[in-house]
Amino acid sequence: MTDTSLAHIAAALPGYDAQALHVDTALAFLQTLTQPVTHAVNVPLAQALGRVLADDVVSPISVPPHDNSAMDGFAFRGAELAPGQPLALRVVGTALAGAAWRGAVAPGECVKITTGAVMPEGLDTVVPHEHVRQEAGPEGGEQIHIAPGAVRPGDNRRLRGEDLLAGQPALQKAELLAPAAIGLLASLGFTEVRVLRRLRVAYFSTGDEILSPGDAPREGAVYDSNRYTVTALLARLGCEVIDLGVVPDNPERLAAAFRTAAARADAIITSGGVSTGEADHTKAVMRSLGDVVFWGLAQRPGRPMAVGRIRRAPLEHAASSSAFSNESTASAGGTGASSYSTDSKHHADAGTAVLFGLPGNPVATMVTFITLVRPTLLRMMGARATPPVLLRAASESALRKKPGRTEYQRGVVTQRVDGRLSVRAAGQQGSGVLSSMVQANGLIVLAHAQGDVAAGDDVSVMMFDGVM
Ligand SMILES: Nc1nc2c(c(=O)[nH]1)N[C@H]1C(S)=C(S)[C@@H](COP(=O)(O)OP(=O)(O)OC[C@H]3O[C@@H](n4cnc5c(N)ncnc54)[C@H](O)[C@@H]3O)O[C@H]1N2
Ligand code: MOO
Repeated sequence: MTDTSLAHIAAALPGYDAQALHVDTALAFLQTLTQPVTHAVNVPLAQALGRVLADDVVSPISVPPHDNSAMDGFAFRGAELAPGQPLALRVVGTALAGAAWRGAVAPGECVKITTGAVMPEGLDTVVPHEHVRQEAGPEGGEQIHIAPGAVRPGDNRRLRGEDLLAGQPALQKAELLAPAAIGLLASLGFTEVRVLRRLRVAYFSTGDEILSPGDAPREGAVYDSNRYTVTALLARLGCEVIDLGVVPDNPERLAAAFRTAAARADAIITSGGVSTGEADHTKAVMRSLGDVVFWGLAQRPGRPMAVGRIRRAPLEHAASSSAFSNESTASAGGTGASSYSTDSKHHADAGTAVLFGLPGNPVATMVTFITLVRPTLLRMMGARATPPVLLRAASESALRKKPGRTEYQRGVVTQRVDGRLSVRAAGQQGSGVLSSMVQANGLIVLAHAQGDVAAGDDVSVMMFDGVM
């Protein structure tokens, strides 16, 4: 029989070393482990921000629907312009945006026009009013004089379909809908859009020393920050968050939390308990409920991490989860929206939920989320893979760096007076120091093979914009 365990699959990866795993190998493995969701729902356009487009969109109309003016001014025939000559034209009418001029325009005539107004029949050029001299014409009419060289034929006219022609592809499926794409759909007259259902992600923090905000402080205990950073990062990503709070280091409580999470979610994220600590039951419980590999990543911060598949509870457990799906309220017309309780096939993998067991140190949790979990969740959401754009910035100071692991340092990128970017380390870099994560606006990415950085050397920076 073929061994389909994750340990076996991972071991076959080129250069696999579970205790010093290259981040690229880890990412590649996570891609093969996961599948995009396929179930689609219709949502009103105004609720489509951050959703993933389910189908290609073909433009049903041309935008703009007619040739129109790009300026307030006077529309005329460009062919009447003679090189080096002024041009005098008689104004015979007015075309307003929303009220076209339908009359005939003879040679030597023009039409006053506003931005967006339909170009009158036969006219192809607009001269802005600030480029003409206006005067009363004969018989009480109005006349304009265009100075030589003020415009060229065809200027200031927008052609029908220059944005999109009817029948042309407008958007491709897997587009993560941003304001511009939503505006584009609106410009095509759509009132709703078909998107993939939201990814459901369950989260809980582990550890006996973890207090929830509001709890009385006690010796040796710390307040839970990971629950707040991770759920906020998930919300930014547009996931449906199932927040299971803090689970103490107790095998029964941990197992119950994992079962609940697996029944309701496509992915489970935990923090803490993945290192070597003796009192930790987390690893044992993960092992007992699924197929899990424990990694030491060749990265800093965020070395220990668990990745796996947690088996789903039988459906009677899942039935109570319907209240946790808000998809039906978000969709328009009720087409295909459903909650998990009646529709388990809508999970990426009906039999298991993907597990990301993140290290407990607060910055390690965030960094592993940003570098490994986030791209994997985007894939599960069905979004097109777009690797982060790394900026190059000059390091303001020397940075110590050991070859053989990828390092992420919190950095503050600024633009110098000469326009170039520079970056300084944002305070203390310890993996429990969240305040420097707040000061930072990006992560300095020091590549696996790279050694020390000298002051003034260029380094790569992954900016936080759009991520957190
Ligand atoms: N002997 C070794 N010790 C450790 C190693 C190692 O390789 N050998 N790795 C270190 C690294 S690197 C990290 S990161 C941590 C990760 O450990 P765990 O994932 O098991 O996490 P915990 O021990 O539960 O917690 C670590 C640290 O983080 C604090 N924490 C945990 N959860 C939260 C939370 N929700 N909010 C705020 N702070 C949290 C916890 O109190 C600990 O201080 O292991 C190192 N040790
Ligand atoms: O995973 Mo740890 O952050 O390197 O302390």
